[in-house]
Amino acid sequence: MTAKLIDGKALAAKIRADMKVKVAQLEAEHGYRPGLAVVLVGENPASQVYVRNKIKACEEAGIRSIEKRLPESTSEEDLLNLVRSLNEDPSVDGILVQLPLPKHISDLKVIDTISPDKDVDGFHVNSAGRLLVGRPGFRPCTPAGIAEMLDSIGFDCSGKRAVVVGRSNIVGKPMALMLLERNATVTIAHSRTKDLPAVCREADLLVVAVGRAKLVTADYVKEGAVVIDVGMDRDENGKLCGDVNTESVLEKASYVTPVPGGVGPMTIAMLLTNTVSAALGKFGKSLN
Ligand SMILES: Nc1nc(=O)c2c([nH]1)NC[C@@H]1CN(c3ccc(C(=O)N[C@@H](CCC(=O)O)C(=O)O)cc3)C=[N+]21
Repeated sequence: MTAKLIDGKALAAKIRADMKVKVAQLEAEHGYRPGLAVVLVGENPASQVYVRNKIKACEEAGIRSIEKRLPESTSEEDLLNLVRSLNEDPSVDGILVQLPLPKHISDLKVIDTISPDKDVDGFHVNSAGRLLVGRPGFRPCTPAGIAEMLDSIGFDCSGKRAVVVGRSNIVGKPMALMLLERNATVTIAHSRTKDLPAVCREADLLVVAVGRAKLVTADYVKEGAVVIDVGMDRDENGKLCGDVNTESVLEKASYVTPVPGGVGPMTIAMLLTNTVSAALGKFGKSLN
């Protein structure tokens, strides 16, 4: 089989255009525009690029962005106080604190301080708990974007074998729960898994989020499987690549997501979706 690529960039553009319509409707009906606060501490160059892309995506959709840049030397208490003031600000619907934070600041404390109603990253323990018990709430953007990609190819999870490689709180674990919610039979594999290729070969759907460049080759893939690559790695030449050796997997899979242009743009699209959803919630409305 020769796999098709799932064009995350195109699907993300469509979702962003849909959000632009929702934002315009909200503004027409209530004279209100959603606002997203984006907080960046320090000068990490990768974070600066990501934050710029998020702000640009917001503005194109008509979402106001409230950008807060703080120096690397910012104290934890000052950052917590900024988050508290954004929690209180009625013009802020969503709060995103870009990770990683400087080492002297606890990610956990910062995330815990974000109001669960404004937790558009879906990282708060309240959002995680809601996902665990199947209640509505903000879903983390990367797994939510992957769910949209699966819908776009008409992949029905029900009864399928899904293997998620990686157990992070922001991708692997929530992805596994979202696939379970969609009635897949889910396995979470990780660095201690014995015979990882054999476990992966069981999968009708393989989601890889481990941060190891080109780890997954054709040997890990069942004929006709759907392979989702969440990696943002660098290959031996310093070029951006994923956790999947795309070229190798193409001959066996039915669908593969590319890097770049796959899951990454979808993550940003879902951030906008969560922000619009937070703003609609204020008016007792919801998406669709
Ligand atoms: N609070 C918080 N929320 C996040 O969602 C968050 C974060 N912190 N910290 C960093 C990670 C990383 N992340 C990416 C989003 C989009 C692309 C993306 O669009 N990538 C492009 C390529 C970009 C490039 O060329 O480097 C693509 O895959 O096509 C990548 C990475 C969100 N993160």
